[in-house]
Amino acid sequence: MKPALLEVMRMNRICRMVLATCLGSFILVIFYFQIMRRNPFGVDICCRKGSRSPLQELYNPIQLELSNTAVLHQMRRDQVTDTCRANSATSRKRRVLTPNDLKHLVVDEDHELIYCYVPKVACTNWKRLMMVLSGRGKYSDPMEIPANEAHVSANLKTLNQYSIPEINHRLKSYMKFLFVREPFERLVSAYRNKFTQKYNISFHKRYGTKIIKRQRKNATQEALRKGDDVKFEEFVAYLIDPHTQREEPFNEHWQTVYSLCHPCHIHYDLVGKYETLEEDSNYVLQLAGVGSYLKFPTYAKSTRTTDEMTTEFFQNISLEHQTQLYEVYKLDFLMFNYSVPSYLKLE
Ligand SMILES: Nc1ncnc2c1ncn2[C@@H]1O[C@H](COP(=O)(O)OS(=O)(=O)O)[C@@H](OP(=O)(O)O)[C@H]1O
Repeated sequence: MKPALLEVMRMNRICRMVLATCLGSFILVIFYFQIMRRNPFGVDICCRKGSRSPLQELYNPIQLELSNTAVLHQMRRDQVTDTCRANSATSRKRRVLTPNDLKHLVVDEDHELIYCYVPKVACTNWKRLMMVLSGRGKYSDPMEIPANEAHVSANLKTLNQYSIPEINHRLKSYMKFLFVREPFERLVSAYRNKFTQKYNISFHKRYGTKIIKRQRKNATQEALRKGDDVKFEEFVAYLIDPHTQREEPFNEHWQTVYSLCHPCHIHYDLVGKYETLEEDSNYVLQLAGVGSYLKFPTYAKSTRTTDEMTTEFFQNISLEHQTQLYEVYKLDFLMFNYSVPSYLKLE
């Protein structure tokens, strides 16, 4: 072979090697950025590290400074237990839970957590966190998950999807927690969101039309058809009307925590409160062993329902209706240690 031909072949081989190296590096760089985008801190959110479960962390804290928090949570658990005991002594209703009652209990197997979600108590953000925790690296930043995706039931596993022995095992060994809010503030939050926002058409159609038909004398045809201008007084009248719950259970946005999470049947290890939402949420994350890199999303919304706003909404509610409404939500008030609101004039 001529030396010139050999030289050309050598150059060809070198070119191919350089090209292959460039292509390989390019693929590696893309791969690296994909991983970094999903998990910028390079932390493995997948599975719990170490041998201590959240339950062990909660009941036997290693760090001494946690003991004050532990005492606070013990008091909240005792309050639930005492209220349940007092209620069972006076109530004739006694029943066993079925898997159907466990639809609100979201399970994270990797960190051994069960979260009972209560709508209007920042459950969207907690569902986002549960997706990060149970997503095995699929998500890292909760706020990158759109709110509507957090509410797609297929994106989270709930306790009713397991067999009875699996349910019992998880109820026994996982850390069970929920978040609660002052019941009437939660109700005003639900009313404002579902009945005063133009875009919530499905709620107007499904509930608004029914409420107006039942509660408004001389309603216009348009109001009966659209159901989009329900007044707070009408909403309250609907909630205290005995027909309402006889017809079908309350919608989850105004259903009591007692009925959604069954705190007298399920022993919750941790009761978080909306009033200390970020602190309590970050405590849960710390117990789950992810607190150093996963935080509860902070919030700057200025239109949040406040105590003052709730007081205003209740000003137009009659004494009789206030008393009847308190009866509907009484167990939630007592169980989670919310005092009778000062604006309430009970009969
Ligand atoms: N981080 C943080 N801090 C304080 N408040 C927060 C936070 N995240 C959500 N929220 C408030 O929670 C209310 C919405 O709750 P949900 O997500 O459960 O609503 S829903 O069930 O999905 O409709 C809604 O309350 P209102 O604004 O009073 O209606 C949100 O403002």
